[in-house]
Amino acid sequence: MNASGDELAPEVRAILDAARERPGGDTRVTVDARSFSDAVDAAVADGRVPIISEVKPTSPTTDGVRDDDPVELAREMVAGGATALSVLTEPDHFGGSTDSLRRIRDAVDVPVLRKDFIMREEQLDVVESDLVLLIARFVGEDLPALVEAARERGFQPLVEVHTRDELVAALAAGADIVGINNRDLGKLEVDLGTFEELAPEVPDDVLLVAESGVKTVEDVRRMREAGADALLVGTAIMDGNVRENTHSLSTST
Ligand SMILES: O=P(O)(O)OC[C@@H](O)[C@@H](O)c1c[nH]c2ccccc12
Repeated sequence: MNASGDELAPEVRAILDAARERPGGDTRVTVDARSFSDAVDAAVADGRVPIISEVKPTSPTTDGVRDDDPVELAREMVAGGATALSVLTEPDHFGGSTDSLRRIRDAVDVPVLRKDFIMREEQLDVVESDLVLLIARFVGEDLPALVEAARERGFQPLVEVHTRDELVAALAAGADIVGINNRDLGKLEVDLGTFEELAPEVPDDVLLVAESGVKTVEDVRRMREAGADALLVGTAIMDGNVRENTHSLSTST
């Protein structure tokens, strides 16, 4: 387990340094969450591939910034058939904001994932969302306590892993929604083989999300064949017409 941040790409190290300093909230939030698992079931019943479309204005691996209204982007993604949304709230490196998340969640009726680098319990208390991301590599041995803290508030934790050891830690912490990140945060390289390698180790009753590097209809099929219950797609949807991009990936059976 690597919670100290060594062997990370310099961009990622800077993100973590900023994340550690970011304040939490003073009062505990209580969320009445929209069920992710119900949303996935409804999409499948409707013949759609469950896509989590990500509102990501920029990132260390993207050129330029997309400065359209995030609420409008979110609405378009839902109109294109998104099962859920992921909203970056990290302000310094991804152009995100908790205010965008709040406004987006008010404007749509699908579950919304808060995409951030949460390191401490109080950082859960800054905004409501349906799901929260917890990154196994970064929270290390605090993972079980953070999973529990998230659930106590009503959040559905999505635990992100990239290696077998992190997957074991996520399952031991009781995660029932697991994201396998195809992007190596050490080198920032993407390899869809990561998902294919780890997915067979995940029990069937865990909702399994393939994260990062999914660009084409072929990639969607590949991840589905390897066992993805849902796919989290950012760059390939943010690049161009977000409604058409979401539609094309979610109808690619
Ligand atoms: O843009 P992509 O390659 O489709 O990836 C989306 C998402 O998986 C990626 O943004 C991501 C995965 N884990 C993260 C943790 C923090 C910030 C961002 C991420």
